[in-house]
Amino acid sequence: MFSLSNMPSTSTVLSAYTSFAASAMLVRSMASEVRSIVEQFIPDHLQTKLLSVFGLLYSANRSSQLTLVVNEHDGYTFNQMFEGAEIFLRTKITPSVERLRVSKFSKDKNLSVSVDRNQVIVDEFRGVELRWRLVTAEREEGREERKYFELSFHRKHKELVLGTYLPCVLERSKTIKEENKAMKLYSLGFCGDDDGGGVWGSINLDHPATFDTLAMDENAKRELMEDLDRFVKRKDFYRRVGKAWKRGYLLYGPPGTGKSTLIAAMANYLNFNIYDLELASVQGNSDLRNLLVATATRSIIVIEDIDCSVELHDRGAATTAGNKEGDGRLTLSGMLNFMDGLWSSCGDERIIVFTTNHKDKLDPALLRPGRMDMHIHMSYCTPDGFRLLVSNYLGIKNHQLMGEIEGLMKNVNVTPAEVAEELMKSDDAEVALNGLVEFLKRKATDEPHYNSNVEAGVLVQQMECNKKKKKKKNKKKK
Ligand SMILES: Nc1ncnc2c1ncn2[C@@H]1O[C@H](COP(=O)(O)OP(=O)(O)OP(=O)(O)O)[C@@H](O)[C@H]1O
Ligand SMILES: [Mg+2]
Repeated sequence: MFSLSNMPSTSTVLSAYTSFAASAMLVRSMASEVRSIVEQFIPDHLQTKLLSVFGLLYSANRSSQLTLVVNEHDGYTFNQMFEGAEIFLRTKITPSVERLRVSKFSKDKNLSVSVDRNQVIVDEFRGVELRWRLVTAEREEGREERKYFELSFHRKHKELVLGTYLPCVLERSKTIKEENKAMKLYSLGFCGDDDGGGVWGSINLDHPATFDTLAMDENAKRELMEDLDRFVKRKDFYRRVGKAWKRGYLLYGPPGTGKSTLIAAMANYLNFNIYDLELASVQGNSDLRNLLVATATRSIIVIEDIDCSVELHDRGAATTAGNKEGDGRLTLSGMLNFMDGLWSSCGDERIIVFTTNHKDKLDPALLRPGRMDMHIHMSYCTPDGFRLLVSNYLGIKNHQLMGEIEGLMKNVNVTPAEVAEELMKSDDAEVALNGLVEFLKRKATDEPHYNSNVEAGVLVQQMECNKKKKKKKNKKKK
């Protein structure tokens, strides 16, 4: 029978509640104790089963904690969030972590060290604590083990974690991946590493050139570096104005002035791969299309010696000669339009660099505004360039012979390559600089001035072009 006298008093209720709360806390703290003991002493394949039997897997702080599971695979598809987390957590390893994994793949520059299973990594984001744990669960016989990350945090931060934190993790991991990527040099028909480049063979690009070691006009260098910085940051801008996210540079100047070296310096600066596109090996526009489609994003496509590579005709010339664009002969317009079309549709960042020794011999289609974004003149060695080379090669800033050399340079065209070659002849600065003085004097009397004699200049141009064509043919034969 229900009677008021049977009701427990307020104090009884309170004390019952207090002891219930205390036991709940006790159970919770026991739960995490049990969980950590299980993790330490029970073999991995039994852990999950055991914990779920105890109902402890998610019971600790069940009311407040939320756990996200980031699977490595979703069916056959690789989960980018898993890879992102794995890369990101490499930067969060603390001395308390007891097990690490070490790996090095051919596409990486350095060793990569990541957390091993069951190690807890604690991260903090805007004052919120986030606990990551890599879990591996064994599958039935013969099947791959299942790997996933558990990410636990207070459930009230769900929006922050899903909307801001995880996208930041992805973004950061992308940058880390780029930084650690060994740069590649891709060439046609070259059987290098099998890294999925298809028709392109590749080797690791380990060129030491940087903007610091490059002798060129300081203003031009600064402008170029700023242009590159702006370009890589402008994805949204290109999209908004409906332009392909690409940038074209034309490097021109005599042989040995550093055009190829500049390309390597650009690749090092941006951490981009280089595709060396030899037009002589390309059959026609459709062949070119297939090659370009097979190039990866964040790369520099280089077409060296465009004036000697191949007879590139403008659209008008090609059609009058009866060739259809697309499957016919390679045309300059076809190539440039195609590059525009392709990259405006896929939105990937690409840089295209053409080099030539003779800008005046180029097809006007290439020089039209909007085609090549910057024309960069690589010139004979200037006094500034000379000082930079001396400091790089000899490690000195001043020497009594430097004034004399700068004076001689005013009367004779000497390339940075020639200066570099002289400076490498001795470790003794005195000997090397004396050698350079002799070289400059000889050059001033022996050789016809490159630009002063038009006929000699034309002859030299032809000889160089023929030399380069021959070199390319020999390379192809090999
Ligand atoms: N501007 C420069 N600064 C520093 N070193 C240079 C420079 N130019 C040339 N060199 C040195 O000379 C070598 C040859 O230069 P590079 O191949 O870059 O010249 P290039 O302009 O590409 O010539 P080509 O027109 O024949 O292709 C380089 O490996 C480098 O050591
Ligand atoms: Mg070159």
